[in-house]
Amino acid sequence: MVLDNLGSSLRGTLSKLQGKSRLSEEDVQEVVKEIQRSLLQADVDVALVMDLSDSIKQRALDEDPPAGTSARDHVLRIVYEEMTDLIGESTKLPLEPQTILLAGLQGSGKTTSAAKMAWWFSKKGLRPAVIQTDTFRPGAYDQAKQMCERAEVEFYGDPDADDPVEIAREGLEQTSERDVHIVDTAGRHALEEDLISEIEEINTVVDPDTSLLVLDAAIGQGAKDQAREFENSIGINGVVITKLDGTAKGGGALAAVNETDSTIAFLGTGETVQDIERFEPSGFISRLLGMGDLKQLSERVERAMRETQAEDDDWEPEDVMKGQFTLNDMRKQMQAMNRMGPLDQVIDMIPGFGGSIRDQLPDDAMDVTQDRLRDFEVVMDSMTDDELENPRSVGAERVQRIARGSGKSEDRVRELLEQHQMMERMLKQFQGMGDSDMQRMMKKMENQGGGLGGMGPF
Ligand SMILES: Nc1nc2c(ncn2[C@@H]2O[C@H](COP(=O)(O)OP(=O)(O)OP(=O)(O)O)[C@@H](O)[C@H]2O)c(=O)[nH]1
Repeated sequence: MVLDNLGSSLRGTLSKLQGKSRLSEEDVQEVVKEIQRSLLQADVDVALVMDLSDSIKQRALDEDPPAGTSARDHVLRIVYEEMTDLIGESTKLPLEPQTILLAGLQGSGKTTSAAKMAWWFSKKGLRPAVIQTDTFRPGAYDQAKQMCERAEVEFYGDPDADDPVEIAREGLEQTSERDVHIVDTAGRHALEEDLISEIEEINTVVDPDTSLLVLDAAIGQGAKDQAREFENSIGINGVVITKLDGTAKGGGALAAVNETDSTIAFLGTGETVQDIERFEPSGFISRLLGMGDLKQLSERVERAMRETQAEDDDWEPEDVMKGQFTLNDMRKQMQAMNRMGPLDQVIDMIPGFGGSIRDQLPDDAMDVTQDRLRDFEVVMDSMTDDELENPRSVGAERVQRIARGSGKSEDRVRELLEQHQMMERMLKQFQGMGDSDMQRMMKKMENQGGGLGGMGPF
């Protein structure tokens, strides 16, 4: 919640600049202060934040906004440019035969990322193989094997061998007909001498085209030291940030990028093999600053809505904006959201909305987990058409009956009804905006990165 407030206070500060064509030193100071707060809260290294805010301040004061550009857009552009400069573009991994070595501390997500990346390359038409050299952690072999099976990619490992260097050598040989080789290495709880010398040996044998450092998004300030050690031993060309589906904003990883003079290659956003994204600077910066990322949002929304509509040709999401919001509508919304990802992430991606909407909701309102959604579906299957169309008519007795019929608890049934009412309230807010406000909002969203048609209350 604190982070969202930061995002919204930055948005608030920026919106105060709306309509201004020139910036005073005070304006700039205020914006820079908010940016500093956002970045520090996102775990970005203090020295980096100071460097960055100095250059933003300098440029915002020295450079005149180009004709026709508002002071607000001018500042945003400078912030964006300076941050892109720091983060860089995505690490360029060519779509061609190559060998990639993954390094990182224990539990950072190397094994998971290896399988995800292999899946990603396979979707691009390449034939990848994962080579698992982790002999340190019991279970690493099975985990990697299972994930690779799920990703439907080639896997090599040897649960009986104890020399990772030998496994790497053998693995490359056994999978030589594959074109992309991803070599996973063992992690330790901290960088120890033996880990360093082991990975150096593997590095010599594997001779990778690219070495990626895998970092947990929650790493914080420790990223810098780790990055330096790995950089000194094997040389790091890029970073993979994992677990961005959690609460961490991944700012710590920026220090690693800076320290190794590299860029970010991939982001991990979940535990399944498909939860991987090519790094895209604008979305990442938006996330660090707590600002919405429309480009990604509209792509996800459009894809999800297309899929939902393909299943049900009669359902017109636009109707939801006009009339009553029933449980049948909610079911469609939930199916669409399910495809978009966690609701809180979706809300966060809508500029200007995340903070204000969240502030009015109880803490757990966004906790629409997959399990809950599945339960809700089962509960709805046990409801009559009349109940689905008029959920407010469902009293205590009917709650009991629905719970019995669905095999779910009465609490679950009540939760569904509460969730429905919450969504209905949000919808009313949008409806209350009036057509012209709504059109303006939609237009703004479209201008910033594609349409949001059919989003319903989101
Ligand atoms: N939510 C989430 N969990 C992740 C992500 N990436 C990895 N994990 C989880 O993090 C845990 C550790 O991931 P691993 O891939 O086993 O990490 P590792 O670096 O190979 O670990 P070691 O082999 O012990 O060094 C597992 O439970 C993964 O499911 C992610 O992007 N999101």
